[in-house]
Amino acid sequence: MEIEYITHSLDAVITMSEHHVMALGFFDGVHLGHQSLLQQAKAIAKKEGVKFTVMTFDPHPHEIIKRDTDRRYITPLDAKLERIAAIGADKIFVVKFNFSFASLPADNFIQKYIVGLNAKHVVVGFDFTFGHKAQGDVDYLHHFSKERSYEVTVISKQTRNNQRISSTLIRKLISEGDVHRIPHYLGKHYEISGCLVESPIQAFHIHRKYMMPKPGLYQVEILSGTKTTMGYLRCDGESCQLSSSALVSLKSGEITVKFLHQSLIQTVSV
Ligand SMILES: Cc1cc2nc3c(=O)[nH]c(=O)nc-3n(C[C@H](O)[C@H](O)[C@H](O)COP(=O)(O)O)c2cc1C
Ligand SMILES: Nc1ncnc2c1ncn2[C@@H]1O[C@H](COP(=O)(O)OP(=O)(O)OP(=O)(O)O)[C@@H](O)[C@H]1O
Repeated sequence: MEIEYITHSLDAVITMSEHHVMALGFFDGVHLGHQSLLQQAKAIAKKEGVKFTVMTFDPHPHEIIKRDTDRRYITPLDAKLERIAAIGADKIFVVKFNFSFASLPADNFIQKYIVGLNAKHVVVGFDFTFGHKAQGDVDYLHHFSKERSYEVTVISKQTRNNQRISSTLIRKLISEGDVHRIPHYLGKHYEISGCLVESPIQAFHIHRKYMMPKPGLYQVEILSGTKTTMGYLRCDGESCQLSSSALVSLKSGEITVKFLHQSLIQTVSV
């Protein structure tokens, strides 16, 4: 699996020598709707005997356009790339989302980033938008497909419990502390990664780009290397503390914490 980081400039030539099938989107969380889209793109690539690629963006367009510079993610970039790679992408293009890229008209995006990159088939969701002021949509992609020799597959709206699966819905569940409902839409529990450090006191430092759930006490599963430990995590806005019973059995280093549900008991030693 290859990752190519692209910083947009008008004169830079970007290309890929072989034809490929490319899925497009931001994909925060790589939720079940995204997974369905990515699996379908992978199946088309297999059928056509070409590589399966994904184009995503970083940071989120709102960090630039709405100046939401402290935006938190369900999956910060590394975690997102890991999940896309696990689905089987051969290559991921990560385009830096900056003002210069945001100003690129939809037509020029098609020319430079689809035709120029040799993507012969693009796979997008029903509500995908692109180009300056988000003026390009699936109809626009279809409109140019014949003359510019690419195919378009549009994935229909994926729903669960009569609700459209979306990053926005999952973000809402995280911020309201409804973490037990997340697997219905994300396909797994919400998890955050960080580092357990020993000094000056044992503490869990979380990767700062993760969204933190509503303040409260959560029952969690902690993955440290190959070891899994059950415990409690008290979240307090920016900081989190693991229960002392969990800490005694963990060594310092990288850990991943899976949020199972909010705890009914409130008195746990942390
Ligand atoms: C070349 C390009 C320019 C864009 N310019 C804007 C913009 O001016 N305003 C905006 O709100 N979003 C802009 N976007 C973001 C898209 O509307 C959209 O959020 C992004 O392509 C990811 O699609 P998705 O949200 O469907 O995953 C742009 C996207 C691309 C690819
Ligand atoms: N439920 C869904 N069904 C089908 N396609 C989807 C679904 N959710 C997202 N997609 C598609 O996946 C790609 C990435 O979408 P995006 O990152 O905007 O996800 P999202 O869940 O819609 O995010 P947000 O809630 O922040 O708008 C786009 O092509 C989009 O159309």
